Amino acid sequence: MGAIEVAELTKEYGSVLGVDSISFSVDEGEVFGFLGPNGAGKTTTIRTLLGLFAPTSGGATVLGADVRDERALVDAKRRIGYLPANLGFHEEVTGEQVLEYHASIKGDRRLDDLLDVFTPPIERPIREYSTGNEQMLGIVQAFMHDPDLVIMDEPTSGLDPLKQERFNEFVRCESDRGTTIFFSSHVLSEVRRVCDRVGILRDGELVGLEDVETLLDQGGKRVRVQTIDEASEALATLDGVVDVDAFADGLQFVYTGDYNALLEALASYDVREIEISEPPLEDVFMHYYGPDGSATDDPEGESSV
Ligand SMILES: Nc1ncnc2c1ncn2[C@@H]1O[C@H](COP(=O)(O)OP(=O)(O)OP(=O)(O)O)[C@@H](O)[C@H]1O
Repeated sequence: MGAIEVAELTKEYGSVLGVDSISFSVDEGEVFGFLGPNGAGKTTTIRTLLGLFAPTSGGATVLGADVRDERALVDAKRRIGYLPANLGFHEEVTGEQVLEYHASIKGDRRLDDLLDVFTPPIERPIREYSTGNEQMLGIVQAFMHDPDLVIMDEPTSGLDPLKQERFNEFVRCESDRGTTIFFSSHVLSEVRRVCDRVGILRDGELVGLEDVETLLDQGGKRVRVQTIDEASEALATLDGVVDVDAFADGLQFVYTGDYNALLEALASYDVREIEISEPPLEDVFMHYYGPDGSATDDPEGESSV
């Protein structure tokens, strides 16, 4: 059984659909990214996994505990860390007091180590904290009892790029220690570096469930060629060439076809310079979300769950 199992989970808020019959599982030790635009249903899923919302239908287990079974969930939560989207710390208490409170409930097996990595000013009251400091305190409290599973809602929001990088490294190390990590994100580039797999949510539906490498493969390669006009025109019509941008001495496009065909086409022209790179994940995700956020469904026909 996976660390998280979600089966046809639906959550309705009156007439508003939060998530619609989503199913996926997260393996033990896996780093799983849960992606989607605003209002896609990420927080709804996370809060349901923690028993904070009851599913309307379908269900889920975390570390084997049914999220509808309060007693089983309380036991499982001793081995789960949670970073909510809104931390809600009291303004008047110090970071140290926040951590003491959490330690009294769930223990503090590795607090000192964590405070070496993340460095919130724990002697100061929360009202003096920057957003990033508050987020670091939240991350420390989520990991301080050395949980087997950590669920985080937008963990890098508010962190500066250096802290984000530190967080990414930390997550990879945690995964190497066997901790399962599930987190939601808008920061697509961090997913590439950190996650083993991603679920892509849109309008409450899971529209993609992929390992990151597959996701990038499906996105093709970005090719930038400097060559004569005639070649540019011919290349633009080659099978597998999409998103073409012409510029003065060549063109840039995304190539999703057979590499031999591209090389053959290029070989007959005078190529002055060529650059082949991974397209930005944002472009890859456009295949799922669509340019206006109202995505196309599974364009490759092979990514649905
Ligand atoms: N308490 C609530 N009452 C009514 N509707 C809600 C409630 N919470 C969420 N929703 C709706 O459910 C849908 C999913 O919202 P959710 O907060 O889960 O999305 P999200 O992916 O976490 O978005 P964001 O990235 O903006 O945090 C949205 O349409 C939202 O308006």
